[in-house]
Amino acid sequence: MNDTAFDFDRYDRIRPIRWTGDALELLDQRKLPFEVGYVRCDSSEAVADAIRALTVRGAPAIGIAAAWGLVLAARSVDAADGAEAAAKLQPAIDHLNAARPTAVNLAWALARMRRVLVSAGSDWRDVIEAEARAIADEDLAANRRMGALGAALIEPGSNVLTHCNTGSLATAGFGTALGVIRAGVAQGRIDEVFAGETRPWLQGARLTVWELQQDGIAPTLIADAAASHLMKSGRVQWVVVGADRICANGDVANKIGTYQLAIAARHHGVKFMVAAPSSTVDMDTPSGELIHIEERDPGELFGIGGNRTAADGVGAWNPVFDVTPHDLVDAIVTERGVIENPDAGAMREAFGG
Ligand SMILES: CSC[C@@H](O)[C@@H](O)C(=O)COP(=O)(O)O
Repeated sequence: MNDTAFDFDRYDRIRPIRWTGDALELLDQRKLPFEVGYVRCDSSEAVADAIRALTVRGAPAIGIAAAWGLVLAARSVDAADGAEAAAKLQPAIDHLNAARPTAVNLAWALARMRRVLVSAGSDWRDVIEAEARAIADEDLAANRRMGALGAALIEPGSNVLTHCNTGSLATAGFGTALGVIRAGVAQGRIDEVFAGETRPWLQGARLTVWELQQDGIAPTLIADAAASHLMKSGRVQWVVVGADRICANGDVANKIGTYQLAIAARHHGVKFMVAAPSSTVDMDTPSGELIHIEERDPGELFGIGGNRTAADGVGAWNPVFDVTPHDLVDAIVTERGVIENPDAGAMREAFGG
């Protein structure tokens, strides 16, 4: 697949993040698939709240939203140059950065914004606005490239299982793992797409299924608990997932449940692919046990769609990410290329450090 041969407009119409010039509009992912509407954010605090509440979610998307959040924060800052502005904007940077801990794209985007800001002159407002736009544009381009690279690994006639939502909704557009799947379907390599529900927030059932339907792709929804049974049946050849942070040794943090998919995949001879932009690679974190795993409100486990399903008074533990050790990963796909059987040496070769 190359960019001219692929009809991106047909397969890639959803945009979760819109910059209007004076506000940030976020497609409200708490309400999908039954309500398709945008929330308007006029301040960096509103953007941080939206990231925390999962109005906008997915590793690349929260980095992009935070970059625009900083542009909004800049509206109330008076500074002669970028260095002065950076000092005054530090509390906003810290506040945005604290919204979610696991996806490194958030810290990465804010660090990148800060870096250009400190060396900017009196035009620092234009500089950070251009940088936020560049972060979004580069993410879209990276996803399209990953789609081509990842799909090429999949034998024609394969079926795939994916987890969480890694599509346009989770990125600037096209998606990471879902971009690979979009490209694989378009090329006739993938026949059937299975999507796990992804409890408790149901990113798979609510978002991935809806998103694929927009493209005319008919996914098959499964309960998360059906994944091993599906693999044992021989009906899937690849598990394709995204990532929230990829460590220097190739360990991968992603949505809770990914680790058990990787274990089951290895047991059943199913291949396991991680697709993520290089902005998700964190060469400063040596291995997965050093990643801060976000734990969310246990209340997310007590019911579905506002209807209580668990008895009153029960306790719950709600970690929302897990770490897949690198030796369970067959391929990491970034826009820079494919790393097969990732480990510290292969990661160093690809990303330096
Ligand atoms: C391109 S998205 C990759 C990951 O961010 C995705 O798999 C995921 O785990 C998202 O988690 P979420 O809690 O919905 O933000």
